[in-house]
Amino acid sequence: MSFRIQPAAPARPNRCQLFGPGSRPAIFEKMASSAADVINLDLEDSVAPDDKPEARKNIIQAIGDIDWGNKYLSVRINGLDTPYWYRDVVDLLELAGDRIDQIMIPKVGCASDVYAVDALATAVETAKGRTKPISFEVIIESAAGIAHVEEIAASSPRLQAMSLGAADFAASMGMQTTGIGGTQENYYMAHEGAKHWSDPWHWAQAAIVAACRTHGVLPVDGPFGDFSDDEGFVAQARRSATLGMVGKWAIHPKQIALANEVFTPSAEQVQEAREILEAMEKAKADGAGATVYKGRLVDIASIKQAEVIVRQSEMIGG
Ligand SMILES: CC(C)(COP(=O)(O)OP(=O)(O)OC[C@H]1O[C@@H](n2cnc3c(N)ncnc32)[C@H](O)[C@@H]1OP(=O)(O)O)[C@@H](O)C(=O)NCCC(=O)NCCSC(=O)C[C@H](O)C(=O)O
Ligand SMILES: [Mg+2]
Repeated sequence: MSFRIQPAAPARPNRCQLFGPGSRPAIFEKMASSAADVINLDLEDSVAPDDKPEARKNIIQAIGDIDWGNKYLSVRINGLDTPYWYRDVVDLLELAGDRIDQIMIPKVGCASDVYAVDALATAVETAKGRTKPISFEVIIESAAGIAHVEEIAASSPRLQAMSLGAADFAASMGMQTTGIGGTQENYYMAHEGAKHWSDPWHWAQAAIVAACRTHGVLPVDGPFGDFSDDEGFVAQARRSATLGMVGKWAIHPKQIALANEVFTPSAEQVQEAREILEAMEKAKADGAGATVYKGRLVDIASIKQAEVIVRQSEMIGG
């Protein structure tokens, strides 16, 4: 272990982030009564430019009026390259009351983007005497974002989560696809006449997980566009969970249960983790640093691996 101890990420469930356009208030109650851990009301790309002011009003009213239960409530503001973002921040913090938990900043390309929003949020909070500091989440969805991912992860104590936004990311990288996440038909290796598909999102996800874990931020997988393809969604989510991500976006309600299932450790996984911890307790009592569990080596590192699964389970009440 480095002399610098790895900071813990926020201890709250973030298995599914459900999105809905701010210009579609009819679905807000349905979002609130869903099984998603996090709600993302959107002011950015799902809202047409002419509808931005109305969407802002809808969201501000709904934050106060709707019972959001114990959901973590986040609003995606517009990008810093638009004329909308400052009004989003000012109005949300001046008018929306205390129920809002988080602002999502899209298309972050460098730490200064977060700094700018932090400075504005801090000024409004101070002027208005807000006692609950707003937290931030960011989307990595550009070449610049992934190139600067570590400085972004370290950019602000407000930062709690970071997502990969596959659609804008693909466009920014010049990737030859219109798919949002998932298997890409042309990303394969050929061997002895057979195609073996690979995962073009993997390297960016791994970079995000490493940056987040270094700085105590939750790494999250973003949207999967084809909401008719449950199998594809689950496969992508399982890869993300295996890499260390804690959850995934849902852009349609049918994706919520899928995400919750993948990012909740199964009873078998939890039992095995607990058995490994017990085996290592016994090894420790016997003066050993390693032992055999189900025919395989477990050692002190296995304790930490098992603890990840037990902690995830305990956090969601398992
Ligand atoms: C994708 C949708 C436009 C589909 O909406 P709709 O046609 O209404 O779907 P259904 O008829 O299948 O809906 C069935 C019922 O579910 C309700 N519904 C629909 N969507 C939601 C929702 N998001 N939350 C809660 N409830 C929802 C319908 O009202 C129906 O209810 P009922 O009639 O009572 O049965 C729509 O799902 C949608 O707008 N999704 C969110 C789109 C969005 O927010 N996109 C932004 C995030 S993705 C992104 O930005 C890309 C990223 O930045 C990147 O770069 O990668
Ligand atoms: Mg985007």
